[in-house]
Amino acid sequence: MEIAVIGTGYVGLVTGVCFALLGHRIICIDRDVDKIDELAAGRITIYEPGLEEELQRQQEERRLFFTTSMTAVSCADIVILAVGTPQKADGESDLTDLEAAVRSMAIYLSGHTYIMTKSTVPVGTNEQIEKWIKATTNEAFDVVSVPEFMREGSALSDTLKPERVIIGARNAHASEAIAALHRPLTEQVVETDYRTAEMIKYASNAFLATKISFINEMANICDKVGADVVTVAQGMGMDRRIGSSFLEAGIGYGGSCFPKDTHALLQIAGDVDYDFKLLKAVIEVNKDQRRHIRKVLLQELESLSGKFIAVWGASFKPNTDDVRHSPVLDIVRHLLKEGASVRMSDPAAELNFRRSLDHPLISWHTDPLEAAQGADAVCLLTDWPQFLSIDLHKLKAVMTTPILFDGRNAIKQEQLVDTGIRYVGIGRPGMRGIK
Ligand SMILES: NC(=O)c1ccc[n+]([C@@H]2O[C@H](COP(=O)([O-])OP(=O)(O)OC[C@H]3O[C@@H](n4cnc5c(N)ncnc54)[C@H](O)[C@@H]3O)[C@@H](O)[C@H]2O)c1
Ligand SMILES: O=c1ccn([C@@H]2O[C@H](COP(=O)(O)OP(=O)(O)O[C@H]3O[C@H](CO)[C@@H](O)[C@H](O)[C@H]3O)[C@@H](O)[C@H]2O)c(=O)[nH]1
Repeated sequence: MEIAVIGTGYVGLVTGVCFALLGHRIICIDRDVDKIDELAAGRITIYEPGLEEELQRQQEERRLFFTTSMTAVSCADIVILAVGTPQKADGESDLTDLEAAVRSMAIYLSGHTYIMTKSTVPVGTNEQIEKWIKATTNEAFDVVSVPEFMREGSALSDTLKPERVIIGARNAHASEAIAALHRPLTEQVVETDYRTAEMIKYASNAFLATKISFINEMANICDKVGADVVTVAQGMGMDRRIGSSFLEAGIGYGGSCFPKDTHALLQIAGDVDYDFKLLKAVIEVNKDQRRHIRKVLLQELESLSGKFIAVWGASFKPNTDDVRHSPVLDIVRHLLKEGASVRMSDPAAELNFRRSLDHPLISWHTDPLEAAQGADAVCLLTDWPQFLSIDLHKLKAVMTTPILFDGRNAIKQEQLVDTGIRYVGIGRPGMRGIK
């Protein structure tokens, strides 16, 4: 098949590479000239393990191409829409890029084409896409909603082995054609209508966000009653009805999806006069969780003014350089506001973080131990494996006050023994003050 992918962010790029791997001929289109130049030269512009090597392999096999020109759409059997749908100030999804992409590609449609929507879009958008296309061309087409569920950091394997593929279509013929395209990846296919497919995406992300806010509230109670949230989550997760994933307490969820999609779902509910009380609380708890660390540091150090705080991690989770809605951004802003100097280290996200937040009181260090030099506290905020293997005796030796705030509950009890470090996790009061 000949497939054109519009938008070469995480979703477009990974989808393009994966369908090339399955033997299709892929043309990736983006309006960003610099990005396309880099990709055409075999270099990816994001940090995603394994992706650059696979992209280069597919380019060598002459199955993967990059262009800024929408004319490439004219040869395509399938056009995949993977442009961004960011959050507007009121929480609603901004469909400006999507509309521009659809209208500009529709001019070049030639012969029957399937238009596959992978961008996360509010309910009713796939019907709107049909209208935008019809306003531009008389060529035959079918719009199919195929929401994407990949995670950053494991995007290739998630896309090649998806847990399920959701297909929202207007007719059985279009649904079957797109189901056949995905059959080499999985048999777990749900065929449904547009609106249900659109809702499945939002419901999935909102539910995962709910699990995280739930366990974060449990952690806060564990701190007060003297229970250990990591073991609570382990015990809960053994019940298959609950499941063990997304029960890691921490500084709250971030990233380009959960914050945006939970707000968009609130808006979708609001549009039909439904007050989604539970989801509002999930979002509120997540906001509070980012403030938790400030409280802890103030308790431990009394004042943060003039203090040196080392921050390990900038990205919203490990194995990505993405800082979109990273809790670390908010936390560092709080620390700066209190008058602290912040010594940061992250294996991949420095550049992106600095683009969002640069300040004379922030310094960057390749070596996390160097960042901790002379620090009054170290805050582990992203659980990159590089941070977890640091010898805590060495850490204690370089710090002014040996306080370790573990915002990911990633440090194990054995690592702390005899280090003299004052450890503060999230909902792990038993691990405090181990000498
Ligand atoms: N990032 C993820 O992990 C993930 C996972 C599942 C779903 N999604 C959803 O997929 C969509 C894309 O997300 P992303 O993170 O890959 O986006 P992104 O912001 O990283 O990339 C979007 C790309 O689209 C390009 N673009 C925008 N308008 C264009 C136009 N008119 N013509 C051509 N190119 C255009 C931009 O230049 C950019 O390169 C969003 O709706 C997102 O919610 C993202
Ligand atoms: O138990 C957990 C699990 C995750 N997180 C945090 O939640 C956020 C999101 O993590 P994750 O879901 O792994 O990352 P994303 O790459 O944002 O992926 C989510 O968002 C994508 C975009 O919609 C979906 O495709 C994926 O299925 C969905 O997992 C991160 O800040 C994590 O640190 C926790 O705090 N506790």
